Amino acid sequence: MNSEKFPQIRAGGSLLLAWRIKNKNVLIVGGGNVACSRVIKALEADSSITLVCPEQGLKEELKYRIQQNQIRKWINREFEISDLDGMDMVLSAIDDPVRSREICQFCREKNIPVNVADVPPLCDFYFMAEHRDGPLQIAVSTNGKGPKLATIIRDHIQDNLPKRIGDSIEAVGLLRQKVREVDPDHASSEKRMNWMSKICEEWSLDELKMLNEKKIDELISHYKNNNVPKYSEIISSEGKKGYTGRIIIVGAGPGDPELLTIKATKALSSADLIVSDRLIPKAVFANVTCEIRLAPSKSGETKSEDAQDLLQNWCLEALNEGKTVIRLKIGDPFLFGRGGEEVAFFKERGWNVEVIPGISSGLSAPMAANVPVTYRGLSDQVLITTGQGTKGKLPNLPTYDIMRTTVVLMAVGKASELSKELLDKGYPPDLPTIFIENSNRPEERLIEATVSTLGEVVEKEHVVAPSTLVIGRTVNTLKNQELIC
Ligand SMILES: C[C@@]1(CC(=O)O)c2cc3[nH]c(cc4nc(cc5[nH]c(cc(n2)[C@H]1CCC(=O)O)[C@@](C)(CC(=O)O)[C@@H]5CCC(=O)O)C(CC(=O)O)=C4CCC(=O)O)c(CCC(=O)O)c3CC(=O)O
Ligand SMILES: NC(=O)C1=CN([C@@H]2O[C@H](COP(=O)(O)OP(=O)(O)OC[C@H]3O[C@@H](n4cnc5c(N)ncnc54)[C@H](O)[C@@H]3O)[C@@H](O)[C@H]2O)C=CC1
Repeated sequence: MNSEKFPQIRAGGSLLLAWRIKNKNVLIVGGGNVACSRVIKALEADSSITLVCPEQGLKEELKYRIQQNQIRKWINREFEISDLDGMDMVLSAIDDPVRSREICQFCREKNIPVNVADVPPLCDFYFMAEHRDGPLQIAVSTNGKGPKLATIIRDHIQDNLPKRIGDSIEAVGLLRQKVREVDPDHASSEKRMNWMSKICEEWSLDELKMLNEKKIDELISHYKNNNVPKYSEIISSEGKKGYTGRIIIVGAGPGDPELLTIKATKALSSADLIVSDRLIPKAVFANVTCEIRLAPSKSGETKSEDAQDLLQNWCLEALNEGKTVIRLKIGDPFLFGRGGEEVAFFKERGWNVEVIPGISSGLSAPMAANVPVTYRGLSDQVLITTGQGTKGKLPNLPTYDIMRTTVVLMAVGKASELSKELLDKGYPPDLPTIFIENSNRPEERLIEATVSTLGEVVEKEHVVAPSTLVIGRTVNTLKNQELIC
């Protein structure tokens, strides 16, 4: 026989199983940290816990769980053999290897599976480092070689998983259940399995996450003909059935509610839900009556991708409920606002997207500081760029042109680096620059510097975001002229 035809056996492992212990009697011996962690795992598997440990050995956490009735029965003394009566599983977590060995021996005699935390060779099974997200459980075993390493590997896996994957699994669970309901026949098993497998392969996790009862019903209607539709087909047929969801990406301007366009103001008052982040000044919502949801700002409070994911999912959920959703963005959506990417995101999911422009601080902030970005004889072009280009790097700036005004958004954290880059590109060291902090808001502040002093001025004056930086000869043109912007 050809031995390569079949999988090779790698001996020495454990059998990894998902052990169902719902309502089973689990005895936990001990009251320290290990016992605490065993109690959590046994509770999360819906088992019924008996804890045996003298009161003086109990950690606070276990006292709390006893008081909350999470532990069915607590026996306030050391372990006795009679504690094993009626037990389906025993987890011993004591600091007495001799007693542990005895407990283990008693369990063997009674055929009860046992884990003894301090004597691994006697364990019938080991615990694993686990990641949990709803119905998803991922567990790592090193077979006793490196428990701490197991946790590090688990963390690594956890950090690399798609967000809210548990929701996708819940949705698939619902879909499987419905397929069985509409076609319960045992003879259909192969058809059901093939169809489910194809849906899982062809739909992204994000798309699966968005399955609700209505979409599942629509999807099931395709099962009958063994057809695997795309997510966008389900969405568009939902629309045909009278779903009126509408998504409008609106630029909020620089922060002064009076600088919202009339179109934006009208859209805000027609919305069912406004989705934005916490950087948006509250004044913008002065006349809004509908629900407003604000995600943590993308810088600082949470990872940028997480915030973006959350915002977009809020929008999709409301769209599927037929709501008019406004994705409100500071400034102009298409100028460093990721608006373009969001249009693509919603289009891919079958939605038509409307966009309303906003006044970008790239132009309104210089004006607030009395800086004309063009001026005959001084500047005949404007470059609007960012301090945070691809992967947070500075963009590749062109060499100095005496007739150009340069406006840099998101430059505060990059002032020193930017100063060097500008000098390298031939910008004169004493060329005037100005930071407009919180432009068009009551707390607006103007901070002047030159190309060579950008870094030190930001530090000395504690310049904060959001700030717009303007560089060029026109910075000083109207300096002593009173103007109200
Ligand atoms: C054999 C096993 C039997 C069992 O307990 O089932 C066992 C045995 C022992 N662990 C010891 C030490 C540590 N255990 C941890 C942590 C965990 N230990 C877990 C499982 C297992 N531990 C089983 C093998 C699993 C595998 O290999 O994959 C985890 C994964 C699951 C869980 O317990 O729920 C959980 C992480 C949970 C999480 O974070 O999610 C840490 C780290 C920490 O506490 O931060 C340390 C200190 C650092 C280190 O030693 O690595 C010692 C004392 C050694 C000594 O005295 O020197 C023994 C006894 C011995 O080895 O003799
Ligand atoms: N498997 C694992 O992940 C780990 C295992 N260990 C091992 O597990 C043992 C327990 O760890 P911890 O919880 O940190 O210990 P700990 O020393 O904090 O707790 C021991 C507990 O057992 C109780 N106890 C002792 N004899 C008892 C008996 N006969 N009946 C009932 N209760 C009894 C004590 O009152 C105390 O509450 C350690 O000795 C260590 O060898 C330690 C760390 C991790």
